[in-house]
Amino acid sequence: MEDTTRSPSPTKKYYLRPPPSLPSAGLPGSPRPSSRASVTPRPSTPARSPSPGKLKTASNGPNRAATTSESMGISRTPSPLKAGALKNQNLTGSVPATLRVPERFQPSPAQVQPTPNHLRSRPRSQLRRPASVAVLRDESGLGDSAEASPGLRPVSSLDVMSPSQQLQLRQSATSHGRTASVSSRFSTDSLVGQGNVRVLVRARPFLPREIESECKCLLSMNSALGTTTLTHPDDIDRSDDGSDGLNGVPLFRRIKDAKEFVFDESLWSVDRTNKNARFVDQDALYDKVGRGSLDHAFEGYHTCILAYGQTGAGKSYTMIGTEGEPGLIPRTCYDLFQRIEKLTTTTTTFTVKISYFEIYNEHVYDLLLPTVAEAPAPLKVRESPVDGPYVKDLTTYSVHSYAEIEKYLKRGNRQRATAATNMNATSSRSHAVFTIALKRIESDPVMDETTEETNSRIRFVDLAGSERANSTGTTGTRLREGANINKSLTTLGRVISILAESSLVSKKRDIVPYRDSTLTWLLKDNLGGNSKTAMIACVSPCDYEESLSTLRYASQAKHIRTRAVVNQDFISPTERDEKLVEMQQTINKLQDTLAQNSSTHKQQTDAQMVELEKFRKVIRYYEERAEVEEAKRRAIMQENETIKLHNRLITEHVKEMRIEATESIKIPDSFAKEWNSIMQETAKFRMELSADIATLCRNDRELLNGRTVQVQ
Ligand SMILES: Nc1ncnc2c1ncn2[C@@H]1O[C@H](COP(=O)(O)OP(=O)(O)OP(=O)(O)O)[C@@H](O)[C@H]1O
Repeated sequence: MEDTTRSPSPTKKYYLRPPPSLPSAGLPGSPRPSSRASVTPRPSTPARSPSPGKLKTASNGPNRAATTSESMGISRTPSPLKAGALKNQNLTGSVPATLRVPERFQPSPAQVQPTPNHLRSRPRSQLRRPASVAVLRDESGLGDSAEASPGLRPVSSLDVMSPSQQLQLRQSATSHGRTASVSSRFSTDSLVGQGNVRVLVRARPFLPREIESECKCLLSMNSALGTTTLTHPDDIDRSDDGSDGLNGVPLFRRIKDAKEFVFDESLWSVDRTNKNARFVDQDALYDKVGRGSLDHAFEGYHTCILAYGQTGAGKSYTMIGTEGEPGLIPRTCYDLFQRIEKLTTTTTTFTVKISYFEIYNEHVYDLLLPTVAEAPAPLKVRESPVDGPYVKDLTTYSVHSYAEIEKYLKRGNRQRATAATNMNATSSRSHAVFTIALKRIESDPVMDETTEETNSRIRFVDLAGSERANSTGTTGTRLREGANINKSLTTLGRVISILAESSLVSKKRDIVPYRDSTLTWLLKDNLGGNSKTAMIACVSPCDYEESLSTLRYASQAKHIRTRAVVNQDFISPTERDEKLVEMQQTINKLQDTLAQNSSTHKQQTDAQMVELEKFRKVIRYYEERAEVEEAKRRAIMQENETIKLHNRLITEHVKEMRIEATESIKIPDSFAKEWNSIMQETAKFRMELSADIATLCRNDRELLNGRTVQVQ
């Protein structure tokens, strides 16, 4: 069944025992428990519970506590922060018993390599690659990435290149200060200054489930040539007829679908029976990539090691490792403090700071917080003009011993988001970035002052696995995680492709879409800037499609050129004094400018004050006017009220007088009767008078009419 939320706590399969010289009672030395329940899934809003998940066997329980420096009784390495603190100590070459190299960090006799000088790249004489191969590759330029039929010839890139491409590549090589026939970029010390991203491919052993289902090995490698050949499963089946062959691939038979790639290193970790490829265990891997990276960090370069590959291909095993087989990160940290022990003197001291974060669903989360919140807030990514993109408010710890780093690594790995998929029961669902900031301080014991500082950054990136939804059996939250993982890896692929193209062909570089994903934005410097970068492409020995895609991806990355510089500030006493004078002058200038500005500012302010006063006066005038008007209005209103009252009183008085007058006049009845009869008589008289008048008028008219007839 699918897990739907994310467990914050399952420990990625990373364990470290203290060195044998330390008390190890109760430490996790036993093999990882085989039973593993499914992980508590992560909710869609990134919420993490501090409870440990069950995916990766964690170093929980009593054993875990015993691994801290305190419980192990490790006496801490004297702090290298202050030169003065070390003045009276004899540190030259003596390694405390507690820091002696434990067995698991020591190379097996078969893999013993010449001890490298910690501050120098390895001499060319130690390189195992035949010169003829290097010449052949370098002439082609694309030879490393070209896929060819192994039956024809190992490196066939010349066949696939047009003459113009070859010319362009030669020009490109010459413009970078190299001859076309001698390659420096394939050497282990090719990471000096400008150089290509080193690409190593590592094939992991068969997993129990693959052995059970009788999967065939599709890979073969040749360590000396650096070639990796991938054979199509159909061809393996055809050749599986009992004939002699190399890892199932017949030696004298041309196989149509086989793909061959050439890398800086092809690392065979499948089994120990391969005649052409030496078995590369964790220790040999550290020799091939980790040690050199640390050398460069001590020289002052930023370095980066990325692990890429399909889910379950061995990225976390390579970077973090297991209890008994620590990976690159713990080995580098251990070696780091070993070297610091040796190199610390009265004039040279070192400081180490670490940080650890993950990118989950395009959000950045701090992996080193002392306590994990239920729903931790994602951190913001910012870009500084000097340091490039960085994670704001990321927790950084100063560490003084391997034991301290180990403690923080365990904390971070516990908090990293993992969840089960069909392909890998302990699948990482996030990209994890572990950073070590190393500062070397050279000081002048006489003056007791710092004269030189070198700042370098070692970055380890354990990318989440690329995957196909159907093969990993993902739905819901897992599918969304997968989509985000694939999105960021696709953006990484586009960035690699553009950078590789512009490194190969001298044309104007397209805009590199660093900002299209949080991963590429944060890795901007490591991919195309100030960093010596190595990519370890991890492949499964029996998954044709995924391995082919990983190998193609890795092939492109080989062509990226970075421009690493030593991050050093050297200051001699004379230079320092000059700088101080210069800075004092600058301060004086700035103070003058400030004073000038303040006088100009004062003048401007005075003029503004006058204006302001004018406005205030106007406002005051209008305010006074308003007050007078208001007083007038109030007086009129009052007068009006008085008049109204007066009118009311008069009206009432008149009414009273009228009533009084009516009441005082009393008419006697006889007078009334007489009055009525007079009125009746008057009316009668009026009627009679009207009738007489009417008669008279009629007579007059008749008279007038008669006269008129006579005249006629
Ligand atoms: N070189 C190796 N030697 C022995 N075992 C290995 C090797 N590489 C990988 N494995 C084993 O293969 C399994 C898957 O490896 P791992 O978890 O490292 O894969 P991954 O690439 O990190 O996967 P994901 O991206 O899903 O986290 C683990 O059990 C691991 O121990």
